[in-house]
Amino acid sequence: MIVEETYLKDCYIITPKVFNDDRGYFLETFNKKQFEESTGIKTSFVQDNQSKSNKGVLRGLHFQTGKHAQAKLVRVIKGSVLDVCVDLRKDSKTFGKYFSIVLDNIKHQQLFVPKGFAHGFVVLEDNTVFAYKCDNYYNKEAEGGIIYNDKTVNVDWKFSTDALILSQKDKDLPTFKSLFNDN
Ligand SMILES: Cc1cn([C@H]2C[C@H](O)[C@@H](COP(=O)(O)OP(=O)(O)O[C@H]3O[C@@H](C)C(=O)[C@@H](O)[C@H]3O)O2)c(=O)[nH]c1=O
Repeated sequence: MIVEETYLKDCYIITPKVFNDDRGYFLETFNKKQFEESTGIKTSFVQDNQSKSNKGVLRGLHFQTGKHAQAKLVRVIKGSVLDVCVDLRKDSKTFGKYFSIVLDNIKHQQLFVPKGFAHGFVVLEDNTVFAYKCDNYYNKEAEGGIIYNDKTVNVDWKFSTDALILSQKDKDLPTFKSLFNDN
């Protein structure tokens, strides 16, 4: 597996070695030793999640607050998404900046989204199945988020269609400025 740090510190792209043969393919979706040796980050994932969505669904941008913050290792099992994460660490050089990558079931790349980031994705194909490991449990009271089309973060959802499908909760998310502007 190849592990590359993005321009956002602690945020990594993981490209697995895929073994193709007459039967299909095989790949390791997580290898704790290799992950920790390559990144220097100790992981202790405690929850695995999976969601299915059709083209045009946008989930995000989500995070959990305080002691419930989650690091996530995200991937696509079937279909494709544009995956986005935003650095919300106030002491970071890249505070407010985002990284995006297409994740699909061809390259099987994964993104490691560290604690202190918001995360979301827009779905590019019907019946896309998205899966991720989290290093902290879901906590409804600690849920937070930023509206996907926030003017300050200004994510280019480049492959998205006009007819985005969002949950009501995601349509009601606040702006970056309302969360972080002390003025
Ligand atoms: C995230 C989550 C949701 N749920 C429940 C709550 C709710 O009734 C239902 C659907 O939840 P949501 O609408 O929040 O699902 P979704 O919009 O898919 O939320 C996810 O979005 C992506 C972008 C992330 O990064 C994840 O961390 C998570 O926030 O599932 C759990 O039971 N456990 C969980 O870990």
